[in-house]
Amino acid sequence: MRVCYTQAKDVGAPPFPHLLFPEKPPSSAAAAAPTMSQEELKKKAAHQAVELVESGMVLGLGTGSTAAHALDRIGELLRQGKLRDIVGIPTSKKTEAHAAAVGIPLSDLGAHPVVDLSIDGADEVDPELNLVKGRGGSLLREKMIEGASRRFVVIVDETKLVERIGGSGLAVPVEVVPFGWQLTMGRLKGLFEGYEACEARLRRAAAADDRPFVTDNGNYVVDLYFEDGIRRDLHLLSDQILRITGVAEHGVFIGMASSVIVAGRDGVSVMERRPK
Ligand SMILES: O=C[C@H](O)[C@H](O)[C@H](O)COP(=O)(O)O
Repeated sequence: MRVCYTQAKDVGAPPFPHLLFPEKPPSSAAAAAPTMSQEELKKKAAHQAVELVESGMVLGLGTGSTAAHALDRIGELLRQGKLRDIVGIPTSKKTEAHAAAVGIPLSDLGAHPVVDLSIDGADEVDPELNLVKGRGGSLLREKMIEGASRRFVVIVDETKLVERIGGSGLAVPVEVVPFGWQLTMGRLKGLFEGYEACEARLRRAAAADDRPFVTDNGNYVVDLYFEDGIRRDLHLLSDQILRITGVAEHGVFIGMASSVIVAGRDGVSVMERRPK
């Protein structure tokens, strides 16, 4: 799979010029612009993605702080009458509540097994557009809805770009059934022995709360932490993880994103999946 990088229409130079546009230096206009906060960058990426939404679409509604900006924008356009007849399929209970609050009509995969467009954030994006998702715990529903989508647009700020999946040093989540979770976690750890340096931890409800974090599906999450990212073939690893009885799903999204909108301090750029 090859990826091409195209610059979005509205702003100056892209983030990570060494990664996306090696030949192009940041523009002086962008350099002189006031620094945007990470939250503003997330909002910028989200608003750009919402430009792709058309009346009558079935939308996959993502979860997380970046996707929340997309929900607000869709709600605003509905209220202004600029969008009509939208149906949203939420990827979490939190998103369901947020979408209802901003006036997005909701449905589910049973009524709409084909989704026109999903818009969601990500925790990591590699140069092949593979993703890590689920640090908010919504990976299973996200993978189902985004996997049923004709088009899946990912929205991130530039801090989410990594050279290699697992390379940020932050969690790669795996959703597991509560029954026998210790056994499942041990088997997950065993997959990496002699390969990548990996630590596995059961996610807790909160820093000061020792109870396990529970997903919308009533499951637990085992977080995998890699010293230097995942080096083996991701498809092979995905199969190995999913073959462990007790695993419900993992948060590595391989080859699912159609494009990634990246908002950086020097502008917005779009990483596109090239048609085969
Ligand atoms: O479970 C959470 C989702 O996968 C989020 O899309 C992901 O964690 C990114 O969230 P945020 O936009 O808050 O960084």
